[in-house]
Amino acid sequence: MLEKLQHKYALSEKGTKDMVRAFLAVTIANLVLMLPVGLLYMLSSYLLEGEVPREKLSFFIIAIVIVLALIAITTAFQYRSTFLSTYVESGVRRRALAEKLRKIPLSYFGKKDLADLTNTIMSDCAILETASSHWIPELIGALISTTLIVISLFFFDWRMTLAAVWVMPIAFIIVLCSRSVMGKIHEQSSRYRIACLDGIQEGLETLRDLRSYNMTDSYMEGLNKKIKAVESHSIVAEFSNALFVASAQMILKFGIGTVAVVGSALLIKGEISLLTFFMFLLVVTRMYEPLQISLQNLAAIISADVNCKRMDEILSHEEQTGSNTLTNKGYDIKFDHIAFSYENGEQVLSDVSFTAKQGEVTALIGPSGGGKTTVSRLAARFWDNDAGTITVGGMNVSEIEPETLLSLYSIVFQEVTLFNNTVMENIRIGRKDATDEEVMRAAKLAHCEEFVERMPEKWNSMIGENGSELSGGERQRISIARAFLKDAPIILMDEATASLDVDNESLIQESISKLIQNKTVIIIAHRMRTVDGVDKIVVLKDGKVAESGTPDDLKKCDGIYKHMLEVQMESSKWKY
Ligand SMILES: Nc1ncnc2c1ncn2[C@@H]1O[C@H](COP(=O)(O)OP(=O)(O)OP(=O)(O)O)[C@@H](O)[C@H]1O
Repeated sequence: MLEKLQHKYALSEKGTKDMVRAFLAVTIANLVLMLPVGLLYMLSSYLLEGEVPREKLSFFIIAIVIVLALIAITTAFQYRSTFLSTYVESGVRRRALAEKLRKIPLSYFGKKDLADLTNTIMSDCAILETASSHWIPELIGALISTTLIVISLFFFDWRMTLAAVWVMPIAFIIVLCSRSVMGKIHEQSSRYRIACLDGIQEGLETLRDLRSYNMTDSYMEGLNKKIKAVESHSIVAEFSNALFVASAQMILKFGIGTVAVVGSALLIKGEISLLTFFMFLLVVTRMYEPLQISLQNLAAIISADVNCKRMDEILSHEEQTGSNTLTNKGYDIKFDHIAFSYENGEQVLSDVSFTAKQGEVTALIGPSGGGKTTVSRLAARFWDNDAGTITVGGMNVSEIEPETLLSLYSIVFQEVTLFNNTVMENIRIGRKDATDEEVMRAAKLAHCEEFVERMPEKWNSMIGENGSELSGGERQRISIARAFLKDAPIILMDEATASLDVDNESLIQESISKLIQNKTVIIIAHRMRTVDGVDKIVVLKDGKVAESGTPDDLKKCDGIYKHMLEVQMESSKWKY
């Protein structure tokens, strides 16, 4: 059972031990809370006989002090075992999740949106945190302590005990029966909530376009619908939950009634004493208290099933693994009969074969959607291909651990990801152990100096969230500086100079020429002007290699490259 709990609630070994300690703490705390009832029983028995003997007074005073001290100690123990260890465990769980996300193939992120993942990392983790720190320990603790109390009550009077316990299984069965209904309701609520978060995120990301196309009203209308759906579904979920829990709690209260009825009958017949009757009423009232909370906890645990499933979906997802040892001889990248499809199953590459040689620049060109980006990213194992092999220096990339493989690559994407940190640190991402001087040297090569000098704090200027305070060209220069700093043997460039102005473009192209010497370079190019001097061109169309060869070879044949060249020459004459 412990193993099941550990897996279901994504607990570490220490977390599981802490949970067992929490069961124990809650059980002891519940049992200790019964001690005042025992004292009251003894006191009442003396009072019924006339008065409390003088010599017993000191016993009662000491006993009350001890009981109060025990209550304080066990409450503190329970608090320590539940709250404090929870936060440590929660950190462990979130780190495990982040670690897992590092190893999951990128295809997973294509089918999951960011709002959904953020929700799992933050909200699902928080719910599991409460479940493992409170709901489960309180439920199990209450069940153990109640069982112990019930067993001891049987020794006093089995008929009165039965009158008290018959309601318990019924109350729990009612809540357990809600499982399938509540499961569906919570799953739907969760879907509505994520759709709403998604809508908010999308709105924030596309605010500029929404405003420029006058679409804010229709966007707000759509968002309002999503918010309303969350609102109404939350009410339905709360109401249904309350219906099951409240009915179960009401049934539990019947127990007090049956104890009173059965007790009165036995008292009239003279089969139990007034004191036993009185004690049973006291014990039963006290015993039901943790059970009332347990019924709520059980309902909450049932509703957390959805969150557990979402967490499990990530944690049990297959990882991209491989060797940490690089065995390549040289850096030629060979694509050998590659076939690939994204998650939707539609084949986007078929039978792609070509070699990007070390010391050469290979340009991927072709119509939009032809598969250029996909091919370049498969080389760095962003995804695993369905058929064929990709090798780097003879080493199969699908057998190498992704992060180890990426140490061989400098990648300059069209979309640059920047962090809310200083310019210096954003460039240092290229190589974490680079000195400030090395960072500045790389930045100079990428012509970052000119805009950094204009910034108020120079190299220590913050660049805002995702570089919001930088222009498109400045962002791309930072990305190129990272590549200079990393100085990896393979370079993948995705229209790296697309958002640079003419002056900067020619300056950077000059630096790039230095950077790529003796390296394996794959460039995704849209402008034919930039590919004229490359060593090899691979034309990709509809996921297949349509042509390949040197620019001169391809110019000679009447193919796609030649056509693209002519079209671009035509379009260069176009004026506003
Ligand atoms: N994450 C994805 N999930 C599903 N399909 C995708 C994904 N990314 C790309 N595709 C599809 O794969 C095909 C190839 O896309 P790819 O981006 O590789 O082409 P491309 O030649 O680089 O295009 P472009 O020149 O427009 O950037 C296209 O049909 C595209 O719709």
